[in-house]
Amino acid sequence: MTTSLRWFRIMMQGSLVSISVVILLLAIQPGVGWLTFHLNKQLFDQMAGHAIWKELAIIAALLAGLKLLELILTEGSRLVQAQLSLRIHNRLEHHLYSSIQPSSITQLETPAFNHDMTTLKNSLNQIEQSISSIIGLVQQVLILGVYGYIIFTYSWLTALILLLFSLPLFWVELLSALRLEKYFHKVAQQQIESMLASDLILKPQALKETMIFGSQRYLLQRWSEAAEAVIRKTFTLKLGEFNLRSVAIIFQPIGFLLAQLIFFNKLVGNTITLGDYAALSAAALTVFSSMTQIAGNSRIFNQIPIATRNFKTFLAKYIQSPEQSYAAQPASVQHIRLNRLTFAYPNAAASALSDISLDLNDQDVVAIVGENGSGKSTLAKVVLGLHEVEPDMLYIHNHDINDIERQSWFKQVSVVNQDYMKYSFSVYENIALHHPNEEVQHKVRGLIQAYPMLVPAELHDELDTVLGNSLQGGRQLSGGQWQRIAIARALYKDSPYLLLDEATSELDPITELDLVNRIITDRAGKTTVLVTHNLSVASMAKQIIVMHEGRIIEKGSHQELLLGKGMYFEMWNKRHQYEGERVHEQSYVSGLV
Ligand SMILES: Nc1ncnc2c1ncn2[C@@H]1O[C@H](COP(=O)(O)OP(=O)(O)OP(=O)(O)O)[C@@H](O)[C@H]1O
Repeated sequence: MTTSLRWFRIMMQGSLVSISVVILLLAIQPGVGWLTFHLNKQLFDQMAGHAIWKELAIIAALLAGLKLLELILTEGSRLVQAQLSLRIHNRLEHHLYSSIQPSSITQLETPAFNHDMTTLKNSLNQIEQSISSIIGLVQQVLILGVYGYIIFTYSWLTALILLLFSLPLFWVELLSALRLEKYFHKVAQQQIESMLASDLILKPQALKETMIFGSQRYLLQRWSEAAEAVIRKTFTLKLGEFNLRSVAIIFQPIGFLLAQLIFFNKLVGNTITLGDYAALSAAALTVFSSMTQIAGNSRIFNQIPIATRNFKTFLAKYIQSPEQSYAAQPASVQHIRLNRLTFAYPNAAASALSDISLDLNDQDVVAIVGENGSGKSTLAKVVLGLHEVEPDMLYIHNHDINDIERQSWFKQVSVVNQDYMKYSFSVYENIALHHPNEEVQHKVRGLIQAYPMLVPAELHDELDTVLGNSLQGGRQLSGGQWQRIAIARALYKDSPYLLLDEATSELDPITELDLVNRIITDRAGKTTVLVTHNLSVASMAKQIIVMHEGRIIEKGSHQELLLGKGMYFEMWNKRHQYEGERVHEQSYVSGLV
């Protein structure tokens, strides 16, 4: 099955009743058209001959009834169309969301991802609108079929003229679909900018800063500039369409004039009656109107293939193909090895990691320290297979990471990122990321019993409280409290490998040391990687890695590194020197010294 056909099937799933109703409504319309033509003819013939008022009135009443029926059919199909469009929008979004199962974060952490996602969404919105185009197309083709056939039976030449003089419109519409696609690519950046700016103007967190820094005028200006750019580009697109259409539309009146001349010639030559003439003129107008609408709707023949192609390109770029087969699915990983690994973010000028060789055994507790931007988080994520790396650089249990099905490896990994998520869900759901059934609730309560400090005490008996202030009735937490929830989530997963990336940075110092100590003890036999600026936390690790400008410059236990008198020794001393001075000052002020 071609991809376009598959898309068509996805769009139509679950909408069979609505589609049948629309088809039924559409199927009646050609009959109505055929009757209208013949009643029109009779009406004019009656008027031209010896008009019998009673018969004229009956025909006129029938024509009015047919018009009414036509209107009801149009409105009825419009109603079903609206319902269908909503369904299809839903199905397309569902298909998009369920297809997104990335296998690494390398491509996702780029500005290009945002841009491509915006373009794709625009494209999918076009498909959603195409349902009314498809229905309109079928409807007009049926109407055209009836009127076109009637005209054809009178004069094949007129039918041909009407067809030929409408063709430029088709060309315009197909071209417009291609221009629209280019427009989406051009406008995506400004669309993102305007959305970001409107978020900054409306989001409560941003509004706090707006109040203090008086930045509203500037933010508004940023938003206006982006929104104006979108309007300008949209206008250019519409102007182009207008120009093209203006050229194409000229042909239709010429075609109509020629058709009129042919009909008039037949009337003068007595080949047709006045009734024929009047009904044929009306039919010619209907043919042109149908042709215009068919041409307008024909852009779907470009839109659907473009959108499906965009979707395929998007998935190929960001999502690992599910059909791909992998050599290995390591069940129990005892060893991770980095072999002279170098890693650069896409489009970055310099490598974030250079020439890193490292062995990580299960049960290890490793801390990664170093100054800002030295590559700590990148290294931790690379080690746990979250980034894409070249072959022969990262081995998970002796398998090259590129030969491993990452989703199965991720089952063994848990993480608290620096930008951990704050879900507007209940405490249960925030921790388990699962429907809070009996079993889940029991497990979450067990975790909280073991780590009571991870959830605010007043919520221990109200774990179904929704967190955050996005939803009505939600309970907002402090920064540190949210971070504790994120730690609870990582511990709940209880995986053999855990990465805590500055996961305790917002905790008060006593809780931080207690908690990390507790986690390390409880996770005996499992691997824990700590990325931290707190050297007291780092000192608890069996092995400490010191990063500088993307390279490992020191490695060893706390004692070994102190004895080595390198950068770690310097960092440790500096920190304790300042802390010592502060203790001294406090003691002095309080009169103890
Ligand atoms: N998604 C990204 N795209 C491009 N470059 C990135 C990305 N994330 C980090 N970098 C760059 O990679 C380098 C290492 O960043 P990383 O986040 O690993 O540093 P870090 O040591 O964890 O810093 P910090 O202590 O501030 O958290 C930096 O130069 C940073 O600018």
